[in-house]
Amino acid sequence: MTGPVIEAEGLGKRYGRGRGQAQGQGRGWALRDCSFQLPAGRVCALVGPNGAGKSTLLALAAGLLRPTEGAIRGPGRDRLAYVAQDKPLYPQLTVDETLRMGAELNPGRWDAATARRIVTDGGLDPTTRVRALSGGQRTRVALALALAKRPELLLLDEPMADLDPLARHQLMGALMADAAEHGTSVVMSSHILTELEGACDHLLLVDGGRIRLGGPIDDLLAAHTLLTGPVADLAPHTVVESRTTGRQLTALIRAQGRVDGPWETAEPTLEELLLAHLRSPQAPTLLTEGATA
Ligand SMILES: Nc1ncnc2c1ncn2[C@@H]1O[C@H](COP(=O)(O)OP(=O)(O)OP(=O)(O)O)[C@@H](O)[C@H]1O
Repeated sequence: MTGPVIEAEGLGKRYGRGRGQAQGQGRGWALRDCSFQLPAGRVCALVGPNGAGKSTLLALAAGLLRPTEGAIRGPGRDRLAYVAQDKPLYPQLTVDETLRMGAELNPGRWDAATARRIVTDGGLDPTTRVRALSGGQRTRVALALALAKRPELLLLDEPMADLDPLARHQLMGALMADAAEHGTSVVMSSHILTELEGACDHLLLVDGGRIRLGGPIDDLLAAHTLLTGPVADLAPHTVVESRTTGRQLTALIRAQGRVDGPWETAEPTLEELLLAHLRSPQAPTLLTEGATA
C-alpha cells in the first residue's frame, strides 16, 4: 500500500487556559508542533509517558477533537474505528444486541463473522448484558465492534490494559492477523512495550506534547548505536544519552559515519531506544523517511 493514511502538519491542541498541560509544554497545550506522516498499512505503536498527549493525538485523528492549530488529515469517520480508553458501550444492551446495533449502524460493510468470532473466542455469553461484563470482557466487545466495521484505520487507546495476559496475547494475535489480512492501518497506544514489540512495525514516540521519534521501527533502531567501553570523546556522533560509571561509558548515539573507537557497539533494543530518549528530553528529534513529509 502507498501514501499516508494520516498526515499531521503543525498540529496543536490546547484544552483551555491553564488546564491540561503536557510536561514541558506551555500552559494548556496538550500537543504542539506535531508534523508526521503515517504510511498506509502500518501497525504503529504510539508510546510516551503519562500525560504526553497520546490520547489527544488519537482523538484528533479520530475527528473527535478539533485542532487548536495546524491540521490532521486521515480517513473520515465512516472509514475509521476508534476504541477509547473508557470503551463506551450501552450497559443495558446484551452482547448480541450490541453487535446487532453495530450491524445496523454500519450497513453494507459489517463483518458479522469477525464480530461473532471475537466475542465467542472470549467465551462470552451473547445474552449477557454489557453492565455485567468485566472490564476485559467489555474490551473484547469494543474490539469486536471496531474490527467488524472493517475500517481503513483502527485507532486504539491502550486497548489491552485491562486484559489478563492470556486474553491479551490471544486478542492481540487476532487483531494483528485481521489487520494483516485486510491491510488495515493501526495506531495503538500502550505502556506495555512487550505488547507492542512483536506486533508493531512503526513507532511514534510522543513526549511533552511533541513527536520525539517517528518512523519504521527497524529504521529507527538501525539509526542508533549503543556503545559501551572506556570514556572517550564521542564527537562527531550525535549523543542521545551518555552515562559514565567510573571509567566505563555507556552511550546511545546516532553515528555520523563510522564508529571508530575503543567501544563495543550494538544495535539497541526498542526498550533501550525509548528509555534513552525519555531520559534525555534534550536529545534531537528523529523522523525517518516514511514518517515525515
Ligand atoms: N479534556 C481535557 N481537558 C483538559 N486537559 C486535558 C484533557 N484531556 C487531556 N488533558 C491534558 O492534556 C495532556 C495530555 O493528555 P493525554 O490524555 O493526551 O495524555 P496521554 O499521553 O494519553 O496520557 P496517559 O498515558 O496517562 O493516558 C495532559 O496534561 C492532560 O492533563
